This record gives sequence, structure tokens and C-alpha cells, in this order.
Amino acid sequence: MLKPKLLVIDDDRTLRHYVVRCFEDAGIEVIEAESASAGIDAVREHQPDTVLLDIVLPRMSGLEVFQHLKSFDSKLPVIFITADDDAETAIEAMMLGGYDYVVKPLDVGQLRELVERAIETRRMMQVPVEIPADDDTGSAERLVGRSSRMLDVYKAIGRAAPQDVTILIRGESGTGKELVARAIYQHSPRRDGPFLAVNCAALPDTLLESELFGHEKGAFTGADRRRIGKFEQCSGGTLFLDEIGDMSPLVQSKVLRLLQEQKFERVGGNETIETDVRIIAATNRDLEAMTRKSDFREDLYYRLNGFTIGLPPLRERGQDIVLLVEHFLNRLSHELNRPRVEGVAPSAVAVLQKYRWPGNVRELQSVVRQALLNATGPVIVPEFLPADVKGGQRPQSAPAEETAAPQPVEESPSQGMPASDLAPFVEKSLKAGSKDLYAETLERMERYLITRVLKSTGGNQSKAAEILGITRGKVHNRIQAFGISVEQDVSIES
Ligand SMILES: Nc1ncnc2c1ncn2[C@@H]1O[C@H](COP(=O)(O)OP(=O)(O)OP(=O)(O)O)[C@@H](O)[C@H]1O
Repeated sequence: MLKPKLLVIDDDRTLRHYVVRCFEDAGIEVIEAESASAGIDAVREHQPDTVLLDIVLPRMSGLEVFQHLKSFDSKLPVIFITADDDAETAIEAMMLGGYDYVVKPLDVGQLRELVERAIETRRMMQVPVEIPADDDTGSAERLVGRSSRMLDVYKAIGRAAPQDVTILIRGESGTGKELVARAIYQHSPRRDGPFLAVNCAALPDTLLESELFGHEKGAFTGADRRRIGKFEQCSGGTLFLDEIGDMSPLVQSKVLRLLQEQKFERVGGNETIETDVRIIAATNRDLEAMTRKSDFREDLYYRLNGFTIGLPPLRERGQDIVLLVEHFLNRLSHELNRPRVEGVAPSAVAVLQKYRWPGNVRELQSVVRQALLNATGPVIVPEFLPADVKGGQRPQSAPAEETAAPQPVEESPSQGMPASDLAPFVEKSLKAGSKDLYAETLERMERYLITRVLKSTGGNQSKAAEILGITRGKVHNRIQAFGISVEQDVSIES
């Protein structure tokens, strides 16, 4: 039987030899090409089963070589060799339609496994490949993280972005779902169209319906003029529907129709309006449990669940914590106009790594912000971290709403801010030259309000919702978003 062939295109002779040695006893024939043109010729001559291609080659870019290879054999799996394993490189490599990518220095075990998988895929090859135009995404807000779980997320973004399908992003609150939605949009063919985001949990049901679909003049009391909804405004673009599990049954059925036919009527209107919107939805809720309880339409669930990207909680990607802290230190010290700190002391890193992060990356960002505001020296030491983070393992965050029983609420300085703290906080942030004071202060206030009301209801979320005049889903959502601890009071009955 003929041996499968691997072509390695790289101007680095040492690397090529390394690859040859890697596959010597693996039953795979390695063909070497030292330049882009030699590589293109070798593909014609040898018809390899998989190509290892250096993304940076002299005289011709990796993209150009890739396009040549693909025009000759569109089903050829191409594994890029890159020098960086940051999010952009990973997304771009996958966006090009690459099979995968490996980072220098190459790891034998990983390379073998990957090449064998690619050859096998080639054998059963069904993978369609698209080569979208390259674009400048430098201005995009950066996704940070190099854990294998995050690399999988980048790959999924790269695969999903060029295809005009509905995407469902799942993950705990604060894991970066909106950031991922933006990355998909920025890498999609719709990137020149609008991107709008609606948080379905933030609006009462009737307002949400009108926000999404618009309304006609006189549709309800107070509707004194026609309003154009997000689905209409966003035609040709991408709509990010956050907290999709919080939609009322009526809105669910209208969204379903929109997904099926791209048609809808404004509230109080008869005219059927056609639109062209790509939906990226996100949720931190257990949609499966909700469909079982008929709280979420099954048909809508299946419609949304076609292409799912799961974001891991921060506690499951511990190695990313250091990178994220570094990223936020840089960004926030700039934003808060603080002198750039030298770094984080090992003792503080240990504290951050031990913590469970119920509010995920958003909570980490807020902890870094607090540490910067508290810092009296150029190094972040445990002293500058909020008390609950230093307290080590915090109690689990609020349990799923479905199972929530009345529970006492833990109040801690960072989450249940005493009202008297508001003035010093504003003063301090003003002095620090904050550029986001409105959002920061509102978040503090909201955090305090929700914690205080939950405390008075003994942790009962339904009662808290009643007092606050918002839905239980919204209370639940805020608990998760802020990482408010609802300490479980368990009594064991024998
Ligand atoms: N991997 C990441 N790299 C850099 N910043 C991140 C990352 N993940 C999240 N963030 C930041 O954390 C914050 C929360 O992220 P985001 O709003 O995307 O989370 P979410 O999952 O949509 O939260 P929610 O479910 O509460 O809406 C944002 O400020 C975002 O920029």
C-alpha cells in the first residue's frame, strides 16, 4: 500500500529535518520544499495528503501559497506553522480555511497526532473550505487566553465566522460571550454591516418585543410615534441576542419565525417586513432543562443549537489568569490614568489562582481595577486585593434559578458596597481620571442594591424580583453577572 504523503513547505532547513525525523518510523513519507514556488510545484507533482505550511515565507506570503494550493486541490488539509499562538493568529489561520495550526517550536507528539488526524480526514475528506478576503481586524477588542480550551474557541470562531449561520454561544456569565460574538462578526463577510446587541434580560417583555421588532404609532399607550426595531435597523448586519433564555414565549415565537423566514411584523402593525439579519445568540441558562419545563420553545432551541460555541469558566483555564491579569493591568492602568504597575507579586498570583471566579473574566477585570485603585505601590500584593478574593475559596455562586431555595446572602466589601462607600469611590475614581465612571458607579450601585434586597428576602430571588420590580430571570442574571455569593444554607436531615 502506498504511504500517505506529507509535504512540508518551510525555508528553515532545521525545521524541515525535524519534521522528517518526526515521521521516519510513522509510515508517512515526508516531502520537503524550501520555498513557496517549490512547494506549489511539489503539490502538483506529488499530490500530498497533507501540507505543513509556514505562514511566513520569503517572496510569497503564506496566504498566497495557500490559495495556490487550494486552487489546485481544494480538499487538501493545510496545517499552518506559526510563530505566535495569540488569538488573532489562531483565528486568522482557521479563517483562511486552514485545517489547524502548530506553533514553533514544534512538539513531536502534537505534530504527529495532528498530521495523522489530517491524513485521516483527507481520506474521508468532506471538509468544505472557504477563503474569505483577509481584513484588518487590528482594532478589534482582543480576546486573551492561550489555554487549550480557549484555542478551541478561537478555532470555532474561525470556522463559524465565514458561514452565514446562526450561532449559539454558551457559557457562564462573564466568560466573554459578547466578545466572542464581536469576534465572529468582525471576521464575517458581514463585517461592514451593522452589529447591534440586545440584552434580553435587561428589558421587560413588552419593551423587549418593541426593541426587537419595533412598533407602530398607537400600538400601546405611550407609543406616540412609529419605532423601528433592532431587526429592521440591523438589516444586512449581525444582531447579538444576549441572555436568550430570558425571552417571553411571545418573543420566542417571533424570533423563531424570523430565523425561519427573515420576516416579522412591528408590534401593532400588519405589514410584513423582510430583513436580512444574522443572529448570534448567547445564554448562561440551562436551555435543555428549560425546554423540558416548557419555559423555552423546543423548536427554537433546535434552530439555535446548530452551531454552538461553549466558553469554559475561568476556573477551568487557570493558565489564562496570568495573561488576563497582565492584559487588564495594562489596559486599566492606562484607562484609570494610573502609573503603570511593575507587576503582581507571586503571593498575589497564588491568591488569584486559588480563587473560584464565579463571575469569571468580568470579575477578574473588576478585581484588577480594584487592586489598581487600592495600590499604594508599584507591585500588586495580596493586600490590594478585595477581601473575598483573599478569603480563598468563596462559596459557590448562586445555584441555578430552577433549584434556588431561599438562602442567606453573604455581604462582602466588594460586592455589597455599603452606601457610604459611594462618595469615596467616586472621589477616588475622579482623581484617578477614570474614563468609565458612569458604568463603574452604576455597577457598584446595582451590586449593592441587588445584594441588599436579596439579604432582606433571605436569598429568595422571586421575592427580590417582586421588590425590585424586575423579573426573576433578571435577578438571577445580575447575581451571576456580579458573582454575588448566595451562600447555601444546607441543613442535613438524618
Ligand atoms: N478572553 C478574554 N480576553 C479579554 N477580555 C475578556 C475575555 N473574556 C471576557 N473579557 C472581558 O470581560 C468582560 C465580560 O465579557 P462579556 O461581556 O463578553 O461576557 P459575557 O459572557 O457576555 O457575560 P454575560 O453573560 O454576563 O453577558 C468584558 O469586559 C470583556 O471584555
